[in-house]
Amino acid sequence: MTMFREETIVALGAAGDGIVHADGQTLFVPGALPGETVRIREDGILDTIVTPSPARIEPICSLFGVCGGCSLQILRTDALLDWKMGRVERALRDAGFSALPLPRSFQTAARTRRRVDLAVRRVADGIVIGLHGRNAAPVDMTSCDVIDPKLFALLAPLRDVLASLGALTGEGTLQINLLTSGPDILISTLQELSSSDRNKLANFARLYKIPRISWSLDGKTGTDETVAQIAPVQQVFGPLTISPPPAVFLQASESGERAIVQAVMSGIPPLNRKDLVVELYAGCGTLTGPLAEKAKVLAYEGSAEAVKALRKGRVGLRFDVETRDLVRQPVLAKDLGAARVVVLDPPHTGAPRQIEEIAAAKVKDVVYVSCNPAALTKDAHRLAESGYQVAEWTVIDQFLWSAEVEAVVTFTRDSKRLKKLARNTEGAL
Ligand SMILES: C[S@@+](CC[C@H](N)C(=O)[O-])C[C@H]1O[C@@H](n2cnc3c(N)ncnc32)[C@H](O)[C@@H]1O
Repeated sequence: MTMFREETIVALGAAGDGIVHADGQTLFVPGALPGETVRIREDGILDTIVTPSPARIEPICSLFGVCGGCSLQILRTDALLDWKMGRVERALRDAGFSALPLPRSFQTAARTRRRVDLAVRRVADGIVIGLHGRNAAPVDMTSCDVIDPKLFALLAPLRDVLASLGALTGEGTLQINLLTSGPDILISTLQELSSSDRNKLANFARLYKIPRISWSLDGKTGTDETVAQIAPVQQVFGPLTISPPPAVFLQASESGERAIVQAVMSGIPPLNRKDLVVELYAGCGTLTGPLAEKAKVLAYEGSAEAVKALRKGRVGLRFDVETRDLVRQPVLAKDLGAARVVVLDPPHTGAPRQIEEIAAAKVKDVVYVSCNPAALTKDAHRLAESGYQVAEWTVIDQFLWSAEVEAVVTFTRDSKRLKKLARNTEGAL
């Protein structure tokens, strides 16, 4: 017999699940919100909401709870942003920063996501395209309030063309980046494409005006090949125009990208054209172009393909870029010493080895773009130990209705800036 119990949700965990503390145990309850009294099964599965939170709303998507995305669509978006801001604040406090200036924040609108990574599956009556499930088969994305309508409109014709491919025998993947030049599609299948498959994809590109369709075998990196290219593939980052490789890292939405760039540019101190900015984890140049308008930039990035694209696009801009694995071979303190400011935008794992070198170099200002509060805490702790203070912080919610949160934090050890900060933070958080 299933046993139930009534509990109160005390907080949301990092994955967006409600937290219950009971009998010395912590349970994570998906679908429950802080302050709610809920009836749950012994294993934490939600049965009934007894007292709903005032911040609870009806999810707008017809696939809510089924497709695996947008688990926080039950929370008012202002409350969602407050929760995300609280997570970043906690990350900074846990790192050792007790005085924080007031934050800025930005939240994207619905239907603005320009980058999707989807699972594809052949089923008896056609093709399913949906999110990669946590141990579950993808659910067909017949509705979506997150992705850009231009991307959503492509899914129906993509189902048809994918169904016609001999190479798609079981499962595959589909990555689409909505670039300045239009959708850039990378399809991966378990089998090699036949010449008939290639023709079908080329016709699809012409019919739907897709500048480029690429393909890879079984998602293996380095096996991408262009199957169809009907127009130049371009992405504009401020003054920089590049031709990126398929499925390159791109900020999730254009407005999110703008908010991140704006926060980074606000964080850097006044620079003259002789100053050096060292940029780490540069990707294809989201920040490099805008930074190169202010000073000379030396950028590092692990993906050789991204670096190639960035180099090709640097016409008239003052930056150099080097391919470097910053975990295995971080840029050393002695080479960072000449930088007026270091800007870093590491992946989810943060920058554990690189941050040691930054802290040791004692660069005056460090602008850190984070996509993971836990990694931010660890890296920021190292900067706190080294005498930095938080000069500015901006929280960016560009993954609406998910638990993901990004932040741009400016750390400083510049005495003039610290003095100004001391005056401005009186009465702040
Ligand atoms: C969050 S993205 C940021 C990219 C860029 N700043 C942007 O906004 O588009 C992180 C970047 O770090 C790169 N990266 C991941 N691991 C790396 C490593 N070990 N060494 C150097 N770069 C790495 C990825 O290729 C990716 O371009």
